[in-house]
Amino acid sequence: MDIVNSISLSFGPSAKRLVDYLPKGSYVAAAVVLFLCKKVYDFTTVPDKLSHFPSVSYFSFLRSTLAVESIEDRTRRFILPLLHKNNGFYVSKFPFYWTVFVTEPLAVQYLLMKGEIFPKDSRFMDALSKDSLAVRLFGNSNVVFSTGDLWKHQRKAMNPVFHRTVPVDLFGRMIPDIFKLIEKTDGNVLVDSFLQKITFDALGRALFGFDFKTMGDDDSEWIAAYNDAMSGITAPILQVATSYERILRHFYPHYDKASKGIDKLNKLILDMVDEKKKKIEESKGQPDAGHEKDFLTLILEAEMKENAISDPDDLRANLAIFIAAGHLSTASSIAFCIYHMAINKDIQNKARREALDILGDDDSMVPPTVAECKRVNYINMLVKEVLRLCSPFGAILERMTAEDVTLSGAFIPKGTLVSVDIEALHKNPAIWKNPTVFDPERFRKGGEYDQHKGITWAPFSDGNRKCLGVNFSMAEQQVVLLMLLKHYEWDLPENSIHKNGIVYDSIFSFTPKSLSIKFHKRH
Ligand code: HEM
Repeated sequence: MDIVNSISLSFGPSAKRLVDYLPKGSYVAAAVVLFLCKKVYDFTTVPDKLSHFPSVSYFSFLRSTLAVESIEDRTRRFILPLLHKNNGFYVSKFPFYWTVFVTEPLAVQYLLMKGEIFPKDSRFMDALSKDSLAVRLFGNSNVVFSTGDLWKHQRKAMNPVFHRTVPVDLFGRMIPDIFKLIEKTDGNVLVDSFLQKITFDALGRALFGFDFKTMGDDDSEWIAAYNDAMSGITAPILQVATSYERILRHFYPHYDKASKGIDKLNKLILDMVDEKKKKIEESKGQPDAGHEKDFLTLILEAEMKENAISDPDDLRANLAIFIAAGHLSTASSIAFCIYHMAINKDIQNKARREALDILGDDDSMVPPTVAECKRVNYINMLVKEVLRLCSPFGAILERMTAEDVTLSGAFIPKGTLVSVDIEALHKNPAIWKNPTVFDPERFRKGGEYDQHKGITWAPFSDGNRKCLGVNFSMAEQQVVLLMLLKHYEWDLPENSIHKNGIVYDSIFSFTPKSLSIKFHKRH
């Protein structure tokens, strides 16, 4: 068959007409161009089996990501207008695979609670090469990404640490250092970096029994290495074409900095593990100190006892993912609580009344006890409203349908990737009254949230893959907010870039960019 006929067969008669106009020598070039056009068309067109869902165009998503548009803005522009078309379902391809996003509350509940029908899918991480930035830091089989028996094994080892009493006293012991950080300034505190240090140190002390000492160190190597590493892993250019990272690294100016950050962070983590092992060896045979052991000690002790040393790189990758999952998300939530209280003084005053009622109104630095934290009500409502309005994660990682399913009337064939769009779920006006308004009262007992059916609030996801650190994070937020409210009042400075709405830091909308807050001591 000659090339003209084969073009006609592959691309249709109009392609043949186009080729007829071309000089003979251009057939090959035309074939290549048409082949590439077909590839782009196939890549960017919703597959037939999902064409009954409204979709977000691939190019819109691409443009939005490259323009570093926040998830909040993107959701408002493209996604919310689609939701009424198919009962809260839509499809989108980002970055590589067509995925059905679910925002209908009963369907969300079914999806999250039926882990066996919707197991997590690891193809995104599997698609990355071993030397990609993300895999070099997180591996591709840590507890967040792993599936099946490996995940069950990892989670079983971790559950006991997270299901015991949350370390409220440990968070409390950090308060003097937190206040010292504020006192070092003229009252204008760069809240995002201040909270990153607090949550980094809290995680280290509670989970690893290790003091990162970032609070007392303006040039912390841990923070510098982490931020350099993540600047590469979350770079928009690498998000849209992750599997071409090998090529793209030459065009991405900060690639080397990110790569060195990863090497440095990995080394710091391995040194921490070595130090811990030495301590465990030294303490052998000595009486137990009586306090609860941290996560890292438990894991290393189990390995040493069973003489079953697991791959050191697996442990390192899991510690790296804990650092990533466990500090900035909480830091971001506290930052948004501070921000919303700065611009809603009545809410700040109401939260303070609760803090003073629980802790008393004096200048003592005594932190709250577990019993006192249990009395917190309004501040919890406020945190929940912040996690609704400013959820650190826009969506859960993809799941794969293990069988044909019909969710709230929508048919989803076996083998389809599905996810919950947390941002759209939290902002859908069909679910929440005036969803863009900050109003903690939604979460009062018997209030708006209690009237909902299904799952309408899912910042920590739910079901078997629910966030492991939910209690840890909520307790940390309570302690920090109680103590800040007791000892300080605060405002958003007149010249703040957030005066007319939040300016986000990255496409992942983790933190408000350079959020500066003016603190005034109360005593
Ligand atoms: C405001 C703070 C936090 C938020 C909003 C949050 C949110 C989430 C979400 C949405 C998931 C589910 C991801 C998915 O399935 O796609 C998740 C999983 C996870 N989170 Fe968190 N998280 C927070 C804090 C923490 C903390 C403090 C830790 C650890 C100390 C932590 C550790 C984890 C782990 C290990 C998983 C994986 C659980 C599994 O798949 O079995 N998170 N988190």
